[in-house]
Formats: sequence, structure tokens, C-alpha cells
Amino acid sequence: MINIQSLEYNYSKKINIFKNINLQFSSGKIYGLLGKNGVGKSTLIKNITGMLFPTKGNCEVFGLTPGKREVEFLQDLFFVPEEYYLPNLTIKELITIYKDFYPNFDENQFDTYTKEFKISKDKRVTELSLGQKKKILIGFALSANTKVLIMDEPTNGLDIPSKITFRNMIKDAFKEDRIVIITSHQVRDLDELIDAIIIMHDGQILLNQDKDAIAKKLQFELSENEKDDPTILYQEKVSNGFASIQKNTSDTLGYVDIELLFNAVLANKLKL
Ligand SMILES: Nc1ncnc2c1ncn2[C@@H]1O[C@H](COP(=O)(O)OP(=O)(O)OP(=O)(O)O)[C@@H](O)[C@H]1O
Repeated sequence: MINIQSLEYNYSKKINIFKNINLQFSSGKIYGLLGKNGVGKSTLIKNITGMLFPTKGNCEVFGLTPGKREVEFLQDLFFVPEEYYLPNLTIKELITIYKDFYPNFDENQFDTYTKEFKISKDKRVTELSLGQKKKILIGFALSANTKVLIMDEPTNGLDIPSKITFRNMIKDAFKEDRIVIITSHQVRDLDELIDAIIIMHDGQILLNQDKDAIAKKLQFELSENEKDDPTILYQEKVSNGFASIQKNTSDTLGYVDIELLFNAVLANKLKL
């Protein structure tokens, strides 16, 4: 479990990025961490990965303090940042050097990904396109089989078929003892993949809910015309009509429109 208690972080004395954040991430779930630009998603992730230290409060990952950067912690957490550097080596050399940092690294699993992506392991990293580099990094991240996997905007730079492959790769590699955290502005890329949604806004966590719990309570609908119905909790115009949210009065779990939910939560129209 990742346990964040009363977290505050300041880059400078004047600006508080977080207002006393309390947040838990449980094993066996894929989390979608959402929020507008500059809200502090990367800062939160860097506190979890031990790249930044809390100004106040605590952050624990499976009982370990990230800031101490103990081997036990580092070998069981993989972070795919939005911007990254890969040394100028062949993929084969890269694997040989870096796999030993991760005791559960599965080379056969990595080979399956390179075959799927049709990227030769003899290629140098500098010979790869941006999207191909990203695929190699994500393939490595999944093959490392760490208990915690965090990805910042992983689908940036991936073409449409690769986004589908990405979703399938995450689903196939996912195990019940893992925590996966994904941040993305491309919320449609997270559809069908994530189990829980976390929405950050103005230094706080506005929503932290399992997708099933949301589907149990709320019904998402698309209609041709605007609805004049007092039971509608939120409604907005979309390209092909009106998208709305209302209470789910049935026993069935429908589709959760993450983008609509995000807008609704930020507009403060939903008293969840
Ligand atoms: N190194 C830094 N020094 C000073 N301020 C910073 C630094 N990094 C980020 N910030 C500020 O902290 C706030 C949160 O930034 P952060 O990168 O965590 O947001 P984010 O939610 O990840 O944004 P985005 O969606 O644009 O990637 C922003 O106001 C940003 O300007």
C-alpha cells in the first residue's frame, strides 16, 4: 500500500502545492491520476518515488520511506516519467546493464514486447523514433515486474494502434500484488483500463473512487437534445449532442465517461 498522510510540498516558501493531502493506493488496482496542468500530479508522483521529499507529512510505500531511497524500495518501484533520457546504447546492451537493478525482471516478457512492437534489440536507442523509445521504456517498465509502477503521460507519442497495444500490455502484466498509477490528459486512453479515479484540484484530492462504485451511483448518458430534468446532476454540450450525468437508479453498472466526470467534479456540480 502507498500511504500518504498530511502531505505538503513547497518548491519555494511562498507556494504550497498541496493542502494537507491524505491518500491511499491499494494493491490490485490501476489508478488514473487526473488534474489540470500545474495542479501537482508530477510533484505528488515525485514524492512517492523519492525524487522529492515532503515538506510536511509522510509518504510510505509498502512501509518504506521513499526519500531514504533504500535498495528494497528502489528495486520494487518503476517510474516512467514524461520526459526521460536513455543512454546511447543498443536495446540489448540497455537490458544487460539495467535488468539487474530489478530482481523480478523477465527477459522473455521484454522479448515478447519488442517482437510485438517489431523493434530489433540490435537497434541503438538513438536510431529509434520518439514513439519507439517510449515503447521500449514501457516494455522495460512492465518487464521489471515491480510492486509499484507509475507512468506519467505514458500514451504521449504513441500512435493509435500502439495505444491499444499499450492498454492490453498493462492489462496482461497486471497482478493483484501491484499498484499501477497512470497520469494522463488523454483520458480516453485510460478508459477500460483503470479501476479507480483520483482527481486533484487546487492542492486537494476532490475525488478518489473505484470506477465500479461510481458506475453504481451514477449514470452517464448521451442524448440528442438538452435534457430539462431536475434529476440531472451535470450536463454539457458535446460534438454529437448532450452528455449528462444523473443518479443511477438501476442495478446495472454502466459506462463511466471519465472526461465528463472530470468536468463535472471540477464544476462542483456533483455532490459525491
Ligand atoms: N522545479 C520546480 N520549481 C518550482 N516550481 C515548480 C517546479 N516544478 C513544478 N513547479 C510548480 O509546481 C506546480 C505543480 O507542478 P506539477 O509539474 O507537479 O504539475 P502537473 O499537475 O504535473 O502538471 P502537468 O499536467 O502540466 O504536467 C506548478 O505550479 C509548477 O509551476
